[in-house]
Amino acid sequence: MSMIKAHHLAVSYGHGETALKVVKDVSFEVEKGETFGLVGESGCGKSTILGALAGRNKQWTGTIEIDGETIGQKRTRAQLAKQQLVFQDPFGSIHPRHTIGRTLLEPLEIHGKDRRQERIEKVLTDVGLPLNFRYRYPHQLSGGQRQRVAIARALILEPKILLLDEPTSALDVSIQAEILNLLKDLRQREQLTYILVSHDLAVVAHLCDRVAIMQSGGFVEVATRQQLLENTVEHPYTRILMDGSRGYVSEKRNSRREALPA
Ligand SMILES: Nc1ncnc2c1ncn2[C@@H]1O[C@H](COP(=O)(O)OP(=O)(O)OP(=O)(O)O)[C@@H](O)[C@H]1O
Repeated sequence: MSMIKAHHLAVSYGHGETALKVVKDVSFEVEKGETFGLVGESGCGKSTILGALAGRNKQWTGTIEIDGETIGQKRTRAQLAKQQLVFQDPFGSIHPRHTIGRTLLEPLEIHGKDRRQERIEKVLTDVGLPLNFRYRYPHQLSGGQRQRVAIARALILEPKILLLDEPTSALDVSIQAEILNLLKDLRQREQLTYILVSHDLAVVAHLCDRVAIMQSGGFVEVATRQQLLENTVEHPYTRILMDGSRGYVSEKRNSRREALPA
């Protein structure tokens, strides 16, 4: 079953003469439980696609279907809750002067949810944080803990989809692996569907089943994880990206790279 369907999706910013079409006619489907990656050079439109799916970027044309429901330009609260964004920089996305408990409470209040303390305790446990962290402030947490809070906040409304925008790139390498493993566990436990934006092909190969390679607002290729691991991607631009990704491609083209995480 497809959890996300986007057909002929185009997204722009601005109006009239200054309007800029950033995403130009992309179509893709993401199955329930699948992780679909978006990679490509800076400014090619990856975050813009996430924004359109999340309901933040409203200037889009084409069709979007989420969980079997066709999405219009205006969404209901329930439709907005179905997919949640997680950003690269948890410092920027979590209010610095709110306790973690307040940060987690806010979406529950906005969406009029009951059993608020119970839900807060569940998500803290789900992301591997002690319950007393609800009394702490972001500056009292490590980068990895803050990213766990950002994931907890995304999960608190029980979404079906997480839209992950470079979720580990601001973290130390050792912490990146922890967060990636947490995301993997959560996907399985909560039966989530992910779209992951990353410039790091090793991260993409770790988490994604398929990945769209973007250039100038369009897809040049959709490759499977297997193709990435075996270095049998087709498009020349994908090859350039793979060559540029840190230590990703082995010295010999088409030879399997053993070092990547399974
Ligand atoms: N709010 C906005 N108003 C106008 N232009 C925007 C806005 N947000 C993004 N853009 C432009 O749209 C283009 C695509 O931006 P987007 O953030 O989607 O790229 P990206 O592929 O996610 O890049 P990065 O990897 O650097 O995050 C860029 O040229 C950017 O300058």
